[in-house]
Amino acid sequence: MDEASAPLNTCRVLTKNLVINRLHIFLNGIAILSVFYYRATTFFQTEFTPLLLLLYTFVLIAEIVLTFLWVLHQATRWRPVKRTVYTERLPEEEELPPVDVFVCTADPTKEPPLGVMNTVISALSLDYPPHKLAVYLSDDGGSHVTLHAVREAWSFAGFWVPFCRKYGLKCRCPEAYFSAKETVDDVEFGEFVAEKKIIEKKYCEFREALEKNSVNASASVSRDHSATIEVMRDGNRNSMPILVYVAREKRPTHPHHFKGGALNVLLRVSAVMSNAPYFLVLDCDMYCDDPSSARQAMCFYLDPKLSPQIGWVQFPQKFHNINKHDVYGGSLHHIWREGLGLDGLRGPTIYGCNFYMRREAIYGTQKIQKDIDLNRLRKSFGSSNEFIKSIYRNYEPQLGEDRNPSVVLQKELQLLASCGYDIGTEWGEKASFYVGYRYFTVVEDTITSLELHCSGWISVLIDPARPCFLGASPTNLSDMLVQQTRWSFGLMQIGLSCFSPLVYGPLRMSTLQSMSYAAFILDCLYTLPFYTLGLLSPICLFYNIPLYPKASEPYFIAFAYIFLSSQLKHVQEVISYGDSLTTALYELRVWMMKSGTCYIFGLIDAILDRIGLHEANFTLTNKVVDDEQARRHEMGVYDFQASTWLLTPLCSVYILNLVSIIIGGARICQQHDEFVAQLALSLFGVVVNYHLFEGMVLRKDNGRVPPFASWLAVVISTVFLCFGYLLLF
Ligand SMILES: O=c1ccn([C@@H]2O[C@H](COP(=O)(O)OP(=O)(O)O[C@H]3O[C@H](CO)[C@@H](O)[C@H](O)[C@H]3O)[C@@H](O)[C@H]2O)c(=O)[nH]1
Ligand SMILES: [Mn+2]
Repeated sequence: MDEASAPLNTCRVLTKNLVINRLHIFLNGIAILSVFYYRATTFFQTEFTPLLLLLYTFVLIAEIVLTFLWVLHQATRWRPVKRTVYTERLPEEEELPPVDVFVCTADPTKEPPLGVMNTVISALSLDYPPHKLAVYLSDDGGSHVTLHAVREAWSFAGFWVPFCRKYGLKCRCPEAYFSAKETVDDVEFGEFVAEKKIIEKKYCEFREALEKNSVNASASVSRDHSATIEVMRDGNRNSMPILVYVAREKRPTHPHHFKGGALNVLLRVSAVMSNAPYFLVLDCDMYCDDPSSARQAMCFYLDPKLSPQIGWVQFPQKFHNINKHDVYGGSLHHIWREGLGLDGLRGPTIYGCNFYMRREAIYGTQKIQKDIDLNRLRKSFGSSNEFIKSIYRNYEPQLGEDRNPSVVLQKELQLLASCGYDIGTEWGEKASFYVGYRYFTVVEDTITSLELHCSGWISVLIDPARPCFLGASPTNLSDMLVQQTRWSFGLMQIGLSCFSPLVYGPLRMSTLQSMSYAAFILDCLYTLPFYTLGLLSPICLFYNIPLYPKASEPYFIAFAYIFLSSQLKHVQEVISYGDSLTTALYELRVWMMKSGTCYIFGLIDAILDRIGLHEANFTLTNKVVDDEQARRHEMGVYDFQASTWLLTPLCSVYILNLVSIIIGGARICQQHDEFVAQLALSLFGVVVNYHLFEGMVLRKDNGRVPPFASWLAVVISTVFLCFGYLLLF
């Protein structure tokens, strides 16, 4: 094939996985059907008391929910694919389209400026023509500490960016580069070594300047301030991309819509400055680890066949602080594995950051007729004529060579970043067509991608061997649970609304795509079977009530098959993604811990939110590293210093199962083989969650389960057992 016609990207169906997946769906499906046949035929058979009937109804409901979720998840296994790009086949630099980069930060105490600036600097150093690149930092804290840090970062970048370009460095995040344990240089010769030393010294000075300036950072955060927009101008501008600091106006009386609101302001502000047709979104703790990501994305956007349909090109979130233990499942590999399946349908959802999006898609302008009148456009996009003009301006930058916004432009920028600009417009709201990030939930990413997929856009996932972006994942249980509870709440807000994918999706996207969205959004429902089976099964074992067929009955095989094949399937998926057997175990633990805490709290909050009794909140994920916690994380030891209300439910279920095993074990010895399944279930839970036992009983360090939580759990499980006695006898 000659150069010109060689494709920029290819897509390969993962045939082996596809065959295994479909075979599993078929066999497991049969086993599930036979289980329901068994339930249907035995449900009214014996002379149950009303109470027993109720008990069996609960178990049946749990099994129905499990089956429902299992079926939904199979959509993500239907057609896994993997994409490859060929950046060397891209056209000349002059033909590459401009790209804007959006970085969001909110609070310099929880998100230390050094980390945020490293992200900004890594974005400035992307391997892309500098005059086609503009980086915008949104500071939701409106903090002078952050503004000062950006100015410092700009001066340091003036040395760093040319240095990276000159020597073609791969790692362009200065902190990662200078703290790397092994040398990561591709070049090692005299001139380079000398220059590197100079830059390293400058980096140390930069770091010290930030540290000095960060004292009292918390006092600098404000929720009541006017907009500040500053374009960095001094220094050697020609070889540098544009860097803009944006703190939108915030007033206590106006809703600010969290990250979605911040991104919409960046969209508007950038539109009247650089107005690139594509933009990359980064979280403040997610730096560029491979400078070629923009070029990789262009392998799709410059592919004439695919490009017109693509709304965004998604890279997975990878993390630099994950070790081989990954006890909190921070790598999120289960999400990226399912991503391969979504990519084979019509594309992955937006995963918060690390995606290159088409401006036209997020504006919804594909639905606007050419002759639409100005008033209609102002109703959608707000009152700024400059902004409306930018939609039709064919992406010409408005910022002059000197990077000094004119007085007129400055006024316009103030308007676009004002807190009242959105009000009465279609920004973020459900309307005839959507504009910008949707405000409806704290997981702005999922709802926005659902809407975009429903309006016909497709997306692609690219997961190259060297991760393009690296972030920090929570390193203690508390942070992990807080983060996951926010996600669960946000997803369930969608699940309980008119956007629930099984209602909203089928007429707008394919059935499989609707199912895959539902699988992701309704994941919280796992909490129902978790608690039903986690509580009822041991209580019934304790009081001699069988819930499953005897081990000698044929239907026992169906139950056993479903259980074993699901576990084995999980192991197979983990291993085929390149992870180890222990990863499978840790993932299982994390899933159980989430089912017992985040999912139930997320679900309850979402129900309260639905009836107006709860106000949505975006609790930032903590990015400050505590040394002791970091050490435990490094060693793969759980840090249970989480709040009691998060831990107690989990520990109660654990203790209940532990007690029932002792009693049930004795019963099995007396030849009661109708309890084999219940015993196995409890035993499985207790063995998999051995870390809870350690945390409650064996450990004495600060990271153990707080004794108060353990004792409370003992009391609660005893109450449950007594309550069971009262009910059952
Ligand atoms: O009012 C806010 C709240 C958050 N952020 C920024 O949003 C980003 C994500 O927040 P973080 O606390 O790191 O939350 P995570 O749970 O780690 O974020 C995940 O979940 C979010 C949705 O809840 C997605 O937007 C993120 O991309 C995804 O990484 C950060 O850069 C924040 O600075 C704002 O700009 N304004
Ligand atoms: Mn984060």
